[in-house]
Amino acid sequence: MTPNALRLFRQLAYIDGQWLSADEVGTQAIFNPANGEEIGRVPNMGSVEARRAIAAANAAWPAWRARTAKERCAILKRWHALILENADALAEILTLEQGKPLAEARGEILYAASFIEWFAEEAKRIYGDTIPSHKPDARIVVTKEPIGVVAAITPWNFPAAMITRKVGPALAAGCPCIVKPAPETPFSALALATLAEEAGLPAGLLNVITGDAVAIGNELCASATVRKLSFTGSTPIGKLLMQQCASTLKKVSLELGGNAPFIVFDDADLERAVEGALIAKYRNAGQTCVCVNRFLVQDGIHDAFVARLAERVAELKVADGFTEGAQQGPLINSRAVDKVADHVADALGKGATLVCGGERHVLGHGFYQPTVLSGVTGEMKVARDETFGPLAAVFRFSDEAQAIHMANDTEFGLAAYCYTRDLGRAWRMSEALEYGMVGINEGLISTEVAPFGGIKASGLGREGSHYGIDDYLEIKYTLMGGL
Ligand SMILES: NC(=O)C1=CN([C@@H]2O[C@H](COP(=O)(O)OP(=O)(O)OC[C@H]3O[C@@H](n4cnc5c(N)ncnc54)[C@H](OP(=O)(O)O)[C@@H]3O)[C@@H](O)[C@H]2O)C=CC1
Ligand SMILES: O=C(O)CCCC(=O)O
Repeated sequence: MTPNALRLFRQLAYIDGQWLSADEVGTQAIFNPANGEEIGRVPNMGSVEARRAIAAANAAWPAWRARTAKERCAILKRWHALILENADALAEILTLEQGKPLAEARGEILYAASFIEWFAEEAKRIYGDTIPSHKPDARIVVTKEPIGVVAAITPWNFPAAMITRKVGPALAAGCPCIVKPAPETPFSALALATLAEEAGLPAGLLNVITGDAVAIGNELCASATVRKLSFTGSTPIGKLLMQQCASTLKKVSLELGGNAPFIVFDDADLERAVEGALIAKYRNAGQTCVCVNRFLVQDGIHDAFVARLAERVAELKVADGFTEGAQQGPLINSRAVDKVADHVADALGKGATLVCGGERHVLGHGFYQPTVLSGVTGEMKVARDETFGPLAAVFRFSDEAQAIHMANDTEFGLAAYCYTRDLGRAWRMSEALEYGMVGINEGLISTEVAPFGGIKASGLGREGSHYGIDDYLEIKYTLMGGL
C-alpha cells in the first residue's frame, strides 16, 4: 500500500470522534476479492456500540443544526477538497477491498466527492415558503428543519459514493449520521471518516460502526432517536428494514434492486448503442443496481447488435483491479460468481445461445468471463432476477408495443435505457417506461445533479440533485396570528 493509503487505512470504528475497538466481540477479517487474501480487520461491534453511536449523534445535533448554512457548507467543502486531494489513496483502498479496476475506483471517488460538493452548496438553498393566509390578521410561513439522527446502511458495490450520497445531504441539512458500511467494504467508509475529521467535522456528527449487520440494523431501526433510515441494497433486506422501522414510524429511503431493460430499436445508431451497452452492462463487472439486466433488441438490428456487442465484450480486459488497463475486476465473492454461473446454465438449459464468455475465468476467485447470451426468453431466471454480474442477456422483439410490454413486465422500476433516432418514439418510450430513471441514447445516467431512485420494488425516495436533500428535512408550518 502507498504511504498515504496506509495513513487512511483505519482498522477501528469511529464513534463520537474517537477511534474504537469493539467492547467485547473482537474483530472480523476483510478479504481482497481478487485473491481471497486478508487485507485487514475491523471491530465486530453490535447493539451496545450502536446505542452509543446513536447517543453521540443525538448529543451533537443541537449545535450542528444551530450553525448557519454557510458554516456547515464550509466544513463540507473542506471535506470535499480533502477527498479530492487524497483521491489516489482512496481509490487504492477501494480497489483493494471491492475489486473494481483502479481507474474505475478513482472515478467512484470523484463521483463520491461530487455529492459532498453539491450538498455543501445546497445547504444554503434550503428555502421555505409563505402562503397567502386564510385569515386577515395572520400569516402562514413554511420552514424546513433537519429531521434528526440519520442511519445509513450502505452496500459493497459503491463503498464510497453510497456513503457520500446519504451523508452529504444529511450533514448539509443539519443532521448527524451513523453509517453502517457493508461488511465486505468498511475501509473506504473509515477512510472517508478520517478525512471528515481532518476537515473539522465536530465529533458525533459522522459515526461509522462496523460489525454485526443484524444487531446494528435492529438497533438503528428500533431506536426512536433515529428519525431517518437510508438504505441501499437488495429488495428483501429493504423490505425487512422498512418493517423494522414501522414501530418508530421513521422516514425511510430505499435504493433497492433493479431489472433494467436496454431497448434497441431498428433505427438506433448501432455504434452508439453498443458503446452505451458496454458501460450500462459491464461497469463494476455488472454489479450496479442500474446495470442492464435485459437487452431487448428489435428484429431488424438484432443480429448486427449481438455480433458487434460480442466483438467488443470479447476485447474487455479481465484482471486484478491493480493491473494496468484492467476493465473488469473480480465479483465481490464466490456467491456472486455462483449466481452468474447459475443464470447462464439456466438460460442455456432452456435454449439460449452462448455468443461469448460463459465460463468462470481462469484467474479463479471472483472472476467470471464477460458473457453474451442471445435467444433469451421470459421463462429463464435472468428475465426476472437481477444477475448482478457480467452477463448480457439478449431478448428479441418485433414492435414498439411489445418492447414496452416486455420492459415493464417486472416488479422492479429503477433504470431503463432506450436507443432510437426517432424523436417521437424517444418521448413515447420515456413516458411509457415505468421506471424512475430513463436514459435515451445514453448508457450512463448517474450524476450528482439528477435525482437517482426507483419506483415499485426498486424503492422509495430520491438521492442527489436538489430533490435529494428533502428526505433529510421536515416541513414546519407556522400560523403567525394576532397581527
Ligand atoms: N441496490 C444495490 O445497489 C445493491 C443490490 N444488491 C442486490 O442484492 C443481492 C445480494 O447482495 P447482498 O450483498 O447480500 O445485499 P443485501 O441487501 O442482502 O445486504 C446489504 C447490506 O445489508 C446488510 N444487512 C443484511 N441483513 C440486515 C439486517 N437484518 N439489518 C441490517 N442490515 C442488514 C448486509 O450486511 P451482511 O452482509 O452482514 O448481512 C449488507 O451490509 C445482489 O446480488 C444484488 O442483486 C446488493 C448490493 C447493492
Ligand atoms: O448500485 C447502486 O445502487 C449504486 C448506484 C451507482 C450509481 O450511482 O450509478
